[in-house]
Amino acid sequence: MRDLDQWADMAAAEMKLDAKEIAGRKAFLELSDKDVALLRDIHAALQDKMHGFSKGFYDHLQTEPELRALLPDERTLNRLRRSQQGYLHGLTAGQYDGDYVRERLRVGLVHHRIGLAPKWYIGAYRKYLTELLETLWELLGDDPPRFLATYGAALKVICLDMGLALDTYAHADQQQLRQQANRLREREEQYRLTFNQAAVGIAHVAGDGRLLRVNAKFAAITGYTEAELLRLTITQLTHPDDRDHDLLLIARLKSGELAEYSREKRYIHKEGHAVWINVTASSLLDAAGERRYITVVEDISRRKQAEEKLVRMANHDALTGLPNRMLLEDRLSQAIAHAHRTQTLVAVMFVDLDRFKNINDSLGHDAGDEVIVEIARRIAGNLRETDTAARQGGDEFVVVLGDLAREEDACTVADKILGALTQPMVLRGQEIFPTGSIGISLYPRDGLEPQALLKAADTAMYRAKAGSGNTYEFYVNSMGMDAMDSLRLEGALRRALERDEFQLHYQPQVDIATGTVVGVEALLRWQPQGGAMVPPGDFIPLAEQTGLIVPIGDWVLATACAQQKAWREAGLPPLTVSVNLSARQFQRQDLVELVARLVRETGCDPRYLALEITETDVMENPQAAVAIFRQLNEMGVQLAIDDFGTGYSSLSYLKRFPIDSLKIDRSFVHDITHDIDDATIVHSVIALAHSMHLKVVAEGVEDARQLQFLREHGCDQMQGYYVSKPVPASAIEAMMQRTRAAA
Ligand SMILES: Nc1nc2c(ncn2[C@@H]2O[C@@H]3COP(=O)(O)O[C@H]4[C@@H](O)[C@H](n5cnc6c(=O)[nH]c(N)nc65)O[C@@H]4COP(=O)(O)O[C@H]3[C@H]2O)c(=O)[nH]1
Repeated sequence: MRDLDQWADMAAAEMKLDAKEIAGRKAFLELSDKDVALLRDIHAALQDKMHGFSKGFYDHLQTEPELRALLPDERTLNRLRRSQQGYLHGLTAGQYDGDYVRERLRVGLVHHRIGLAPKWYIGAYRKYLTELLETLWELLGDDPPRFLATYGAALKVICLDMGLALDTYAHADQQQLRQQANRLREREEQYRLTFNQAAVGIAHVAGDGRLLRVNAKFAAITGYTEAELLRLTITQLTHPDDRDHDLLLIARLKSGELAEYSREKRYIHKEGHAVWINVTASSLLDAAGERRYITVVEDISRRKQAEEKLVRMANHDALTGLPNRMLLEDRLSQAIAHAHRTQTLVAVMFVDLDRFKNINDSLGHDAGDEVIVEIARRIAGNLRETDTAARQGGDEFVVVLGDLAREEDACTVADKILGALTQPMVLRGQEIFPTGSIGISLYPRDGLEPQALLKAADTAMYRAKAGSGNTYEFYVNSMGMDAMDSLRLEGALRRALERDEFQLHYQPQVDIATGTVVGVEALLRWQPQGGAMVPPGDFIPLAEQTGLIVPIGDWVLATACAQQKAWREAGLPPLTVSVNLSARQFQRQDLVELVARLVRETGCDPRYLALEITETDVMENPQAAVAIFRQLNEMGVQLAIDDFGTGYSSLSYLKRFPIDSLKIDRSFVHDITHDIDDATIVHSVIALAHSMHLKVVAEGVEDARQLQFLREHGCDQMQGYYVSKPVPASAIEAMMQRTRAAA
């Protein structure tokens, strides 16, 4: 109620229904004091009839189904009837001032609120006027002029009321419209702010692709200003490679097959570069029935860059940025497929730097890396766009030349690459002259598959290297596989150190009298990448021939020294670690310095380091051996003559060598229990050694009977499968811990 009163006051004020306005309306209706007096005169008489009026009014309203629904319950109806009675009471009370007006507005509002349309409201007045006419006739029929004047006066007041009721409706409608407009404005403002401040780009697009509205983020993503964008179409913004797919999706959107779509594509930035975006587009018809698209765009360039980087990393060599082996095989397959279609040739080149290890060793790995990067640049710089240069690893590169008409074209490129490689390079202030060896295979002549072509080029490269290097060789079928195997072996051996393919195994040496492990012999093992273990007998002779034994031997010595130190630090009882020295190592001028340096650098105890040199090697130059042995002996290092009995030792020299032990070759030990000659030799060697105060170590002991023989003949130490095969360092450690626990 309070609400209604307040509203009526407010409405009266808003509608400017002040005294002047009310007076104006009354004047227009010609409502005079005489009318007021006439109405007052019948006021009392009418009151008795009033109840029937308002009942009739609402009964009549309820005849209409639509209106019955608005007056659902008796309570509402009673409330309305009471309000109507009040209205009727006021109609003839003769007080048509501001209060009267507000009361009328209230009644109007009540009816507006329940949803009674003006047509029904006015229509119901007709019912009421008819009843009033009849009632007045009943009361004043005997005085027709008074009846007419009174009815006329009532009509004027009722018209005043109807005018006010209609005003109430209009005012309420206006207010509703105003509220709707406010809500709309508010929503539009919210949308405007959301649109402009959105973290994603938003564009409204016309059916023909023109941009109709864009937000700030959209402009930022594309680099254009808003005004510039409104002169463009989505197609103009889209990367040419993405347009066809776009058109397809838009057609499906238009046909209603899709409600919206989302996809990753590229826009062309104003500055010309591509920008990766994720776009979600939906379609709608605007108020005028025109097709519109709402496009929401998210900048995903960063994510795409990260993805591209990952793909790149998976396919490229990190140091040089060249394709790696995986991508190379892919490119080679493509080149082969193309050559097959076009009946052309493909050349595969294996490029390997000559003496790269020297650079690494003398100038360090960082300098080595610099050389690799520069070589990669030189190789790639001499190729066509469509050719591929890849890094295989280490100092090896593979080049694929596609679409060749003649074999000579490959020669031209190989010459260019060799020429480029030999350009001087300044590294750490030192000028170096790199050279390379190139092996070339041709599709289809030397193979139809990538693997076959790569292998053939690799083989040819070893042939090129086997010469003086700095040259190229084509693969030829006649390359005998035996020769090639050794060439391949040599090449592989050259790379084995860089690739960390060597390991040391250790075979325990046992004191025969006490049964305790007193030492180990370090034995080299080579496991090429992806290949089977190569026994030392198969590669050490080749390493000797090629001089590779020197760096390999250095590695063995350094590793064994470091291992000895590690065992000492692990708390194991002192173990003498024996290392085999090859003839080439033994001939090194700097052998003594090398051993001294390694002992110093690794922290190994020289008293527990033994160097084994075969009898044959020692006797090649016994004079030099004496000098070297002396110096090594002064250092505290133990010395042993290996494979004793297989060569011809000069006893006079043997006596002068400051050596510690003789090792009896396993070929004698093998048959000591059933070959009287071997038994005699072993027996004699033990006696001879002991006469010179040398220890005797028997190699290749495989059973208890051999051991029994050696024990009976006073042999000091033994090694052989009977105790253990050569095993990795960790197994020696475990073995020692077990022995210690048992003791
Ligand atoms: N049948 C039989 N064989 C046994 C038995 N016990 C040990 N052996 C094997 O006899 C060889 C002993 O080494 P070696 O005479 O110095 O003969 C070595 C040595 O001359 C050379 N070698 C191995 N490692 C190196 C190294 O680091 N440097 C040099 N220069 N030569 C090495 O390769 C040769 C062969 O080495 P491995 O194959 O390891 O063969 C080892 C060892 O595994 C046994 O009871 N029965």
